[in-house]
Amino acid sequence: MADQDRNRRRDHDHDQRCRGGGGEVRRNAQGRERNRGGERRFSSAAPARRGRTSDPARLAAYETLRAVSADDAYANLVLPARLRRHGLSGRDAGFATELAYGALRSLGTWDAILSRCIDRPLDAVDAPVRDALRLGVHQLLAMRVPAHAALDQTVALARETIGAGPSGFINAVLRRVAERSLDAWLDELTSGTDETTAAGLRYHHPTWVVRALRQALVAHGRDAAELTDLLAADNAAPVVHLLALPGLGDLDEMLAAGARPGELAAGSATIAAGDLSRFTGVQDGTVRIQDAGSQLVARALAAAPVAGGEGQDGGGERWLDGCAGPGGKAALLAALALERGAVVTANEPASHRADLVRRALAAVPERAWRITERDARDIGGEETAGYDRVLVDVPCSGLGAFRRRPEARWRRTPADVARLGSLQRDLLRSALAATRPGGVVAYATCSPHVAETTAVVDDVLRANPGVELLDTPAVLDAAALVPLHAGGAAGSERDAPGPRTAQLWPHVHGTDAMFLALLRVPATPGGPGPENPTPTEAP
Ligand SMILES: C[S@@+](CC[C@H](N)C(=O)[O-])C[C@H]1O[C@@H](n2cnc3c(N)ncnc32)[C@H](O)[C@@H]1O
Repeated sequence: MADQDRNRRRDHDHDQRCRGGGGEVRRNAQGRERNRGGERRFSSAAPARRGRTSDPARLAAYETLRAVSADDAYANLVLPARLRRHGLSGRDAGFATELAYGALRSLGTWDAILSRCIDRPLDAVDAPVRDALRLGVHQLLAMRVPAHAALDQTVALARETIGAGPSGFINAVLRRVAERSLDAWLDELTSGTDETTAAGLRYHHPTWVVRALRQALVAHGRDAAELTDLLAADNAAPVVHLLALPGLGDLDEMLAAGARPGELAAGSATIAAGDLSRFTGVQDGTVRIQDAGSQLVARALAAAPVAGGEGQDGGGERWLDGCAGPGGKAALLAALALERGAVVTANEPASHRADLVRRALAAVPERAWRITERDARDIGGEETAGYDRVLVDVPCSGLGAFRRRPEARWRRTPADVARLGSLQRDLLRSALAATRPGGVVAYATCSPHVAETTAVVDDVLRANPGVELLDTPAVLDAAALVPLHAGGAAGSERDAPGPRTAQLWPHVHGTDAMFLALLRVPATPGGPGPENPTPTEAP
């Protein structure tokens, strides 16, 4: 945007804030508007006579919702650009973020409420009007914005972006929404529904996801009663995790600026969200933003016990990251490989994502890595037994990373999980074939869904009886700074033999719900395994 335009926009924003464009916008320290008149007071002016210009924070949130619903955009990529375009920072940026992310996260519940306030199917309402209504509901029921401000500002927003036509409709619908509190709406919506549907409405998750997460908790050795904690954790803004690439970066400047040393992974820290590009380590790529769960997956593969091989302590080893884009784990693996005299092949078939891998690896000297752009399903055949350690962090539904992608839960469908299953199995099979006798494969997903985790591992193990499933929780614990109980609940239940796969959880570990299985190829060349299946191997 030209400077002139930007200045004009700023003047306009300032003007808005001083005069009030159909409702004065004054925010408290949390970015919420100050309640200057009772909670449920409405403007006495008819919608058509109220302000025509909207609050820029709401405009940024609205544009984000429109980009997500009209263009399938990712909110976490769109919103920062909109904040910049509207010159928003501080409390206004915080308000816009809470409004956009919150409305997207809660979409299913807000739509259910809106459906009760409209006498035709919500789908029949024009999409731009629907998005404006969603923002209105979020302000009314989840942000404690005074009702008159939520209504006036939503009407002003619609007038500016859509036109005057739907003002009366939006005003009438939001007045009906404002007649009840969130609790009263939830009681009405959940009355007579089953427990799963009710949990989905109360915690803003599709029913099929609630069912899948409950099943995943139990399958991974935890208590189904943890479900609501897990659903609530999905709705909390994630803490930002930093990683200093071992041997290359340090966290001193971040710690001096208030970051706290990470409790789970070596060389990590947590920091409040904000502009991290001010740190030189972030600028030069030696400090990276990476969820601690992802850090631990890479560290566990590097620490896993391989059998045989030539190098000492990893020296001379060949490592493969089969699905590397955008390069988060590849960067950590490359830094670890550099320290140990190993070399990582970071493979990513999508060329724009391979470019991201190249950027992620730029801070690591090139002798520790190379990049290829192949379909990893072919690598097992092309480079049979070519690697000591192989990571396949497979494409998955992302059910474990909902905290970061507010719209993702409403986009995913059970069909995605079914569709990905055969690709995930093929990638794991190819990874095993690419691994030398005694070498280790790490199969990882950012989803705890049973169909993408244990079912894939069980199927492939059944077809390769010589392959050993290592005690993954034990390896992960050894790679972490504290015991993780990633094979199940802490305490006495852990004394019983737990799962040999590991599952991290947002509500327990404060990480994404990463799944990890470490599989070791038989050490005896010619023994049973991916290269030499036994006669009992399933077809
Ligand atoms: C979950 S992401 C990997 C994340 C990455 N390991 C990281 O930590 O940044 C999965 C990646 O697999 C890639 N992919 C999809 N199909 C593939 C295939 N057939 N072979 C290899 N990679 C594939 C996707 O493009 C995507 O970049």
